[in-house]
Amino acid sequence: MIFRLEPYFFFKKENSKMPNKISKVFYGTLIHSLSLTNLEILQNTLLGIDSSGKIAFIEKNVLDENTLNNIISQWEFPQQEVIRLSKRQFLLPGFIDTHTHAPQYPNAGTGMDLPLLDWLNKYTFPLERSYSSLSFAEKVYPMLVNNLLRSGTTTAVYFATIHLETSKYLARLVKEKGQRGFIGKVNMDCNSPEDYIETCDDSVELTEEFIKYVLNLEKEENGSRLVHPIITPRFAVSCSSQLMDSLGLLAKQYNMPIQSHLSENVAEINFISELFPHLPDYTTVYDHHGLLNEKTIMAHGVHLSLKERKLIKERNIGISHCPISNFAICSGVCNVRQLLDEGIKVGLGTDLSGGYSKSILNAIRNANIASRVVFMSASKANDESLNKSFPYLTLPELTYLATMGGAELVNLDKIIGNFLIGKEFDALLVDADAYQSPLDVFDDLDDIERIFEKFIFLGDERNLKSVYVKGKKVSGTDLM
Ligand SMILES: O=c1[nH]c(=O)c2nc[nH]c2[nH]1
Ligand SMILES: [Zn+2]
Repeated sequence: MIFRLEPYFFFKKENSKMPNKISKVFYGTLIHSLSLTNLEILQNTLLGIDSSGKIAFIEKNVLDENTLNNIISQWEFPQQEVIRLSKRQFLLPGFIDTHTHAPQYPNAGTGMDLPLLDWLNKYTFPLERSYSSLSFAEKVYPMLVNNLLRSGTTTAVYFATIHLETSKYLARLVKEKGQRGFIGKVNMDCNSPEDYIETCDDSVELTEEFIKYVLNLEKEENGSRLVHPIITPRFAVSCSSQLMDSLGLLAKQYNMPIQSHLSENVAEINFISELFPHLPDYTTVYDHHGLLNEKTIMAHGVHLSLKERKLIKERNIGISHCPISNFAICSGVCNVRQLLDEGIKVGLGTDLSGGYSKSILNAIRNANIASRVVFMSASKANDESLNKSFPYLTLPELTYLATMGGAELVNLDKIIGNFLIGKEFDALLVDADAYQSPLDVFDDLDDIERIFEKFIFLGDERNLKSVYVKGKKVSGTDLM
């Protein structure tokens, strides 16, 4: 009897009971974070992905064709199908944007002349209001999701707006495009414009409907889904105590993640003290309403006191560091080194459109600058708390924040964030030699470490030949 294997699906010989179909194999360089300080660069490595999108094997130091062929034949994968990376190409885990506002995309690159509260009133709320119209959302959201994928964002944590239908549409779209995403219908029932506000009851009811809708979009496979709902009180300024209490209860009932904004801007913090005079600080306001747990992501955390940071650590919430936004609307500079030293989870966010760039590469660069600004101001002030041995964020740390750090914030660190066997393959195939590449490589000077560093500081989407989510190619320069 002759068996014909389905194209692209092959079985490992010795494990016939539990067929482990291999759908893709790469041979070349892998770069990923094992810890904040340990950036591993594996050259001459074979990485195989199974048909469920998980990493099935990693074979290091495959130095000759014979060894390569032996390994490949064990997995019954045709040698000619192996994707061989050039010396100027490598695989990197996909970027995780832990905080972005999908509806604000049309404003990206504009309106940087006002601080937060004025900026919200003048530019942001009027635009967000437009998403009561599905046809408006249909013009913006597909462009945004395509652009984020093209920039290498394989997972995004989105704020939508207060509108149920267009928030549902965003969730459907993220699923259709194959991105991993957390989508939040925004909650706002006070201190907001008359034509962009909801009642507390509506807000809670629509949020519950939204959660059920998103949970039903996709059946969970082995505990893993691509699209998740996330509870999204905009910030404590625009949510009543009653609303925050109810959202805290919903989060418990559905075991949901939560996202909001915390301690971004001094005027905002002062307003919070006026609104909640009986509570000692901004972080405690959220804690008091049951909104802080290990699945909570708070954007910014620029001006936190030691007491607040202790509470954050205790509740194990994550901080989404959004340096472009912090610079662009002059909110302040977050001391990420301090957060990391204190054991607080940190990821990166673009915070469109407070942040003008959709690219996590730009967030990495701005996080680097922000950490240098903190260092230079502290040195000037002779600040004792300065960590002298590692003053500003290093390349391994920045890479970690953009990948594994983000995975920790979204509680998917066992599933994505780096290349370990059994994890899902969310990855970027980076090509330093791409057409019109913004970086130049010099063979005599540039080893793979330098090429990687050049990509982080000079590269862009032109260098992203392929973008994969759960083993499936979803974007990249050679998709078209
Ligand atoms: O950067 C921000 N963008 C927003 O849309 C927002 N809303 C509350 N606080 C905010 N901060
Ligand atoms: Zn934000």
